[in-house]
Amino acid sequence: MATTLYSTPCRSLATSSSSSSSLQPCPLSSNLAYPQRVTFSQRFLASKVSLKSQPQPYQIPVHTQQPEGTVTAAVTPVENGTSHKQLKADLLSLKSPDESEDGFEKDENESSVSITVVGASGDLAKKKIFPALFALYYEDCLPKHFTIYGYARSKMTDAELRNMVSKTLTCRIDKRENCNEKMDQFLIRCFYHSGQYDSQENFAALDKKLKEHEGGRTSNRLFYLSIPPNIFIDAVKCASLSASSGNGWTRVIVEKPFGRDSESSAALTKSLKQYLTEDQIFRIDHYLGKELVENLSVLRFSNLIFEPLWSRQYIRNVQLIFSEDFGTEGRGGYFDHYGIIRDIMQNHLLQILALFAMETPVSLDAEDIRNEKVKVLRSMRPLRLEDVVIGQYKSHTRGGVTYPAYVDDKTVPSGSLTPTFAAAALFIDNARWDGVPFLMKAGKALHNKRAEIRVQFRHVPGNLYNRNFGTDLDRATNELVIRVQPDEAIYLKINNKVPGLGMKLDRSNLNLHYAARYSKEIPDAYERLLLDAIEGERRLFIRSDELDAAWSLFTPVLKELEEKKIIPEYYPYGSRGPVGAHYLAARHNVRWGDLGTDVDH
Ligand SMILES: NC(=O)C1=CN([C@@H]2O[C@H](COP(=O)(O)OP(=O)(O)OC[C@H]3O[C@@H](n4cnc5c(N)ncnc54)[C@H](OP(=O)(O)O)[C@@H]3O)[C@@H](O)[C@H]2O)C=CC1
Ligand SMILES: O=C1O[C@H](COP(=O)(O)O)[C@@H](O)[C@H](O)[C@H]1O
Repeated sequence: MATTLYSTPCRSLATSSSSSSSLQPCPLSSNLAYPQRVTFSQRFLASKVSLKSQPQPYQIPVHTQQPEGTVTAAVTPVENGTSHKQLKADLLSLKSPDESEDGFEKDENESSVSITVVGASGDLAKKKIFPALFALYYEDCLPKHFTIYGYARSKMTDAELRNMVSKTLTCRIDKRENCNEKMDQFLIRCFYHSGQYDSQENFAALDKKLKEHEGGRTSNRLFYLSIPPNIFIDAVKCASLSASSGNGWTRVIVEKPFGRDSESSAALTKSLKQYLTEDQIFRIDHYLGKELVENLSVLRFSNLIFEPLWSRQYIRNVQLIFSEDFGTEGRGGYFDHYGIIRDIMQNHLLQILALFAMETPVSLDAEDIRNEKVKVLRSMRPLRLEDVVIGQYKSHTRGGVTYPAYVDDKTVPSGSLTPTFAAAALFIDNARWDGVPFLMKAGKALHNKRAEIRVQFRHVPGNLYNRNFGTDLDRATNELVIRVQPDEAIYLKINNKVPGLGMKLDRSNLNLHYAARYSKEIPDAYERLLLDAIEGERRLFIRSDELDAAWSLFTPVLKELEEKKIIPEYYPYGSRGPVGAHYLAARHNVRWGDLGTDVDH
């Protein structure tokens, strides 16, 4: 049968154009019409052919691995009695002469990349990692020879993993043309291997499977540790000793939390370095992959109008605000061990601060940027207890609905004092930022979901129009808002004359609203970061000295909060958070910018 399959008229088919008009049926004893080269993808799809349903026409997408891309061929079981079982068996047995065992064409000169999601059965893998990988595939950003492996203890077959991935996959691509077809093509590159995280033997079995897919090509391997932190080291040890690449690169993406204070973070780094070099470790902070965070440097360093203003001379304060309109919801077990300061401030908000405040790097090279970030972090004063306010959400009934308290979460120990809200004032003791408060505010179960950077500028000295603003001169200062999410935007609040004969001023926005300006969707942060890790770009990943500096700022206050058992200020679920945050800001002569003075937002 195989010789009939690869008959000449059909061979030209798969390697030529992807237009359906060029598809020609190739006669086969079982009356199938199919393309010349039946690849692995078809064999996987053939496994779907055994659908319990009645015979019907199938569209089988064929990833030819040719530069021309993808062709689609109709495979139609017809009335001649071919059973589904036979059809499946026929398709599964097909193999092109120049295919390797996994069905991909052999090309010894090219390298392959495998991405192993360790903890593939978990929440993050389903919510973020697989969707991001699919989006990258859809956008043709993944290398030609790639394989994705899910690894976890749960028992699953490849088909079950694929099913899980396709069911949970919701991402920006969903509404795009050909999404389903691309999804099918993507899924056939996804496999599953069940194993323990501390078993070298299980990782060695994975290694064997990876080698089969690599088909003799140079193998590059990326492991994404999407597992709880207490098993990071076991998994790194086993992956590096039993499944790292022999002839290409091996990289490991490590998810936060990177420890819970300076000591545990240093211990984690030390253990990781027993098995990996710093260059192999990609510590992910997904906020660095967000579009507007990446744009911060562009805004600052490529617009003459901003950089000269970027200092204590013109900037009165900077605010970094994160809020979520939902509670810990199921992640209370993890959260209670960390709290909002470790979950959001010490990493996401501090990383943004470092990018915002760093000096101009020598170049856009990862090391140059990270050098500047470390300098800023090391110029900062460790956070003092008096400059922190903590809160915890309590139950609240609104519109007949009762929203739970943090401690109502079954995974949270009763009487927990873990903060779900915090506000803090931080200072950078260097020439550029001396005396400028950097205020952070982060909370769960608040009134909205938002992440933004607010830059409040100083008053105009001797402002000719002061009297037009009445007594509230604060309202007259300029404010630059970088809204990271949702509904990405950058807007500058300016004072403007209201058109008309009188002299009335108002506050208006010069507004760059992304949805209005750009038709392209914004990629998810995980897409950018995964692609960077595959490409070896480290700019958006955290270096170990950055991490040390970050922990040095927060460790003393975290210890004090815990040792002194400071009671958080309770705020109702869905509110704007504890009033203490306003007093803290007022002590530093700051008014939070997110309190409703924005126009059109
Ligand atoms: N979920 C999220 O939104 C975010 C998560 N993170 C981080 O990403 C990582 C993964 O998060 P998430 O997916 O939520 O984690 P999960 O709790 O869902 O764990 C992932 C997988 O790890 C295995 N696992 C869980 N607990 C244990 C255990 N005690 N011992 C051994 N294996 C275990 C399970 O797989 P199996 O039983 O099949 O082996 C599970 O499916 C964590 O480090 C987390 O802090 C970071 C940011 C956001
Ligand atoms: O790292 C984390 O981030 C999420 C918020 O991420 P976002 O991209 O949805 O803004 C947060 O919910 C979670 O607690 C934290 O661990």
